[in-house]
Amino acid sequence: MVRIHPSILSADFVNLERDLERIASADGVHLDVMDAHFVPNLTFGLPMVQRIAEVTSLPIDVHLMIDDPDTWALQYAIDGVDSVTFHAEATRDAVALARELRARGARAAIALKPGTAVDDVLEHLREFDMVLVMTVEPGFGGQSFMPEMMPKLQELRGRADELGIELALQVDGGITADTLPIAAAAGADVFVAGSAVYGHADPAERTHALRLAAAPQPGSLDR
Ligand SMILES: O=C(CO)[C@@H](O)[C@H](O)COP(=O)(O)O
Ligand SMILES: [Co+2]
Repeated sequence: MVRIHPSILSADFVNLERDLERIASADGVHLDVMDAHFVPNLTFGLPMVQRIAEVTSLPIDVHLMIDDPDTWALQYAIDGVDSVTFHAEATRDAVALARELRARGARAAIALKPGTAVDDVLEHLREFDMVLVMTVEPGFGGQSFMPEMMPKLQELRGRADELGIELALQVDGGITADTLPIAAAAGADVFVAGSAVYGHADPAERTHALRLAAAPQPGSLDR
């Protein structure tokens, strides 16, 4: 099943409740937590995630771009948070952290920066509910999609199919109605979009346009 998760990174933080209402037809909302250490940008932390969880009924997908998620990630497994994603590059023991997140009722997800290979994740694929393949360098919205990340998606989807496990594959960075079908054809099924949704006058219409872009075209060989 295709899922569209707008990222509020490009929303109007002063009118956030309004901007959340504008994406009511989405499948989830993606919250980018950045600490100005793991990535060179600073956004918000737990108090903001807690408040958003109070005002939206959309499942929340937290993307932690922070140092030491082994220490901090569990705090984000609160009511309303569907999945917590931590970066492989920042985590000491990804399997232990994923198990703890699951024990707290959150779906556990691991993210890979563009320069990070899939090998370690492939070895422990059953431990994760979702893998996030970054299609830009994490830190900022509005960057260009990296099609060279597609083999990672193909490899992950292939291994999940071999193992017979349900694995969500998320892509984040430069997703538009043009790039989404490329990622979908490579095996992605959860699509994060910031500027493609909130960089336009009508985020509801853009969310709908992304969903249409994800629908298999007649005659295509899409999954
Ligand atoms: O994690 C990140 C950026 O590091 C994202 O979730 C951005 O919000 C994506 O923005 P666009 O590339 O869609 O504008
Ligand atoms: Co993100």
